[in-house]
Amino acid sequence: MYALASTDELTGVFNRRRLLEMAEGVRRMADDGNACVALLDLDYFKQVNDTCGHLAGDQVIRVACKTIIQHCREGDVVGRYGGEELLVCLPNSTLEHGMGVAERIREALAANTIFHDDHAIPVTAGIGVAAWREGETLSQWLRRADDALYEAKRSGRNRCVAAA
Ligand SMILES: Nc1nc2c(ncn2[C@@H]2O[C@H](COP(=O)(O)OP(=O)(O)OP(=O)(O)O)[C@@H](O)[C@H]2O)c(=O)[nH]1
Repeated sequence: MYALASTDELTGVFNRRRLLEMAEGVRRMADDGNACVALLDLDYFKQVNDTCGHLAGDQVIRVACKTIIQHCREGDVVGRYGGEELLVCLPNSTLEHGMGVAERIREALAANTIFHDDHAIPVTAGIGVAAWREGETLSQWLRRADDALYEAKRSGRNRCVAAA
């Protein structure tokens, strides 16, 4: 029951509620060191649904989660933050490390065309990365990651941006 209540049905990663609890745990641990969050949003995702169908869109979200997990290390937290928004929390991670992970995820997604029925679906994402700042609450931290993600979208998509 507990696992079901914590898990996103579509992808198997943490659902939003559990993800935020876990992110808060990462923030508390960061009191002694570093931590990063990377907020990823698939580019032009509405178009994927509109042209290839909702099931294809679901498949793309699943593949994106798998790709993220492949680039994470033990102790990292991956969850579904919103519809096509995925959050990675990286404990013991500097901004440099967080940007490196985000860049590898971005490259892997862009390199991997997804096939659904007979459709080839190119997938890219924007990623906003923020290192925790001392004294910052979880929502302030996530807000900075979201602002960086907005900048990634605004400046052309398929890119990683470090939060100010
Ligand atoms: N298939 C599928 N679609 C979803 C799910 N959750 C949200 N969406 C869709 O995700 C789309 C998000 O679209 P927008 O927020 O307009 O963003 P976008 O088209 O990706 O545009 P940019 O982010 O600006 O590149 C909407 O069409 C939602 O219906 C889901 O679980 N499955």
